[in-house]
Amino acid sequence: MALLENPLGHPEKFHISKDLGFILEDPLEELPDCYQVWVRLAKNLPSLIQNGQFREEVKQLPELNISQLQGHKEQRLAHLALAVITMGYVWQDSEVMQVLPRKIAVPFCEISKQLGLPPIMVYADCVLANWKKKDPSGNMDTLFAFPGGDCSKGFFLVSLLVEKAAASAIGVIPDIFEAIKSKNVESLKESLRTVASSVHKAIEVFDLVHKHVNPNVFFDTLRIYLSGWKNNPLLPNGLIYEGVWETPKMFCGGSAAQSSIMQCFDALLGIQHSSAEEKTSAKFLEEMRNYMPSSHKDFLEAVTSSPSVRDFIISSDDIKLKKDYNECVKALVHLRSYHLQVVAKYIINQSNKQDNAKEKKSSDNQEKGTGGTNLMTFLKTVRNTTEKALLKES
Ligand code: HEM
Ligand SMILES: N#Cc1ccc(NC(=O)NCc2cnc3scc(C#CC4CC4)n23)cc1
Repeated sequence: MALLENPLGHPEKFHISKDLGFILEDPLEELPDCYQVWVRLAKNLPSLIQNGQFREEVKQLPELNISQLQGHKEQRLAHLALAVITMGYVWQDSEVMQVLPRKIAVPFCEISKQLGLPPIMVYADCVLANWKKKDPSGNMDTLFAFPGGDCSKGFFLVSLLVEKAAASAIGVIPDIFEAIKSKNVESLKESLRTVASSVHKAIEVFDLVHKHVNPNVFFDTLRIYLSGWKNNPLLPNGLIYEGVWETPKMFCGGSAAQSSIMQCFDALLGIQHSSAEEKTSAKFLEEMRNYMPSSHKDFLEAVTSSPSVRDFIISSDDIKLKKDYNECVKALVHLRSYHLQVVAKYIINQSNKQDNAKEKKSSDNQEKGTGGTNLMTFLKTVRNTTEKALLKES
């Protein structure tokens, strides 16, 4: 609780920044020389996969120990580079690899342990740490990309911009807890208005996805590389991490349920996934916290275990305060509804288009989320749970 009194007073404790939220500030683009071979291989992934040399290059990697890696930013870049290499190695083509070679499995698992991350690509890798300023005017680029031209760059950078827009809410979190503590209703109202406006800014930025992500390329190419090896019939037992574990291990594919800022909004506003039909989505969201850097997971737990903002507002008789709270919830519902329309365009329509070419897809094998769940059910449940959090304003 002490940390929460001024959580952003200790940004280094949570690796959170006042204006970029959970985004890694100024990510490193290079590792110390001895590890640059990982960065170079990850950067060349699309062309090496195109000419069928990628897996061979992975097998030629030197065996490196991670003792020379210093500090959080080097660890994040190393995890990102090894994660990109791992996804490329496993999913490069229709012949799926069951074993990850020790030369990449051993360092990848060691770095994952240091960061509290799983040895698979996560949102904190390819969205939150995978960016650089291209030129002084602020144009951005990704550090690494997957096959499919600019699709992965568009997908990751649009998500990053949404995160950046929403991040302006993070700065008022300490003010919200201070206002609850000192029962300062006016200050609480002002902070809630900042939260609502940050979500509105995020919704505006969301629109860029239509301009920068091609639906066919996303569905036919990029989504394959984001896939995981838990509940995946292509790797029914999971992946063997050679030199680390004797038996194959299962890990979920990359998911934006690993986005800390969205889970932070839910925690802050007391949006709880608790009823029976919400159990599955609540369990998946909870599991995805283990796919966040440990410092971000700790921050979410600190917010979740703090005095409830929602309970304070429910017990208040200030109607304006309830309206300001509802504006935050309505904005989140709007964002999630818009996202559902995007998912329908980029996944459901694409999947149906392909099925029309083949026999009809029966309802029980609808598209699965990267967590193996039925993604539309999951997304609709999360959106509906958010809507149920609206307070009566009468
Ligand atoms: C082509 C565009 C997109 C597609 C096809 C897409 C698809 C999906 C799918 C299938 C899920 C279910 C869980 C999973 O498998 O990850 C999901 C979850 C999620 N996506 Fe996206 N998404 C897209 C763009 C975005 C963008 C730009 C954001 C902004 C950061 C975003 C934020 C989220 C969040 C926060 C979740 C977790 C569920 C929630 O909190 O509502 N998505 N998305
Ligand atoms: N068929 C099919 C099908 C297709 C896609 C998915 N899921 C999916 O792409 N999740 C990731 C995601 C969702 N929303 C957003 S914003 C940024 C990211 C990201 C990322 C990197 C991977 C960590 N994401 C499920 C099923």
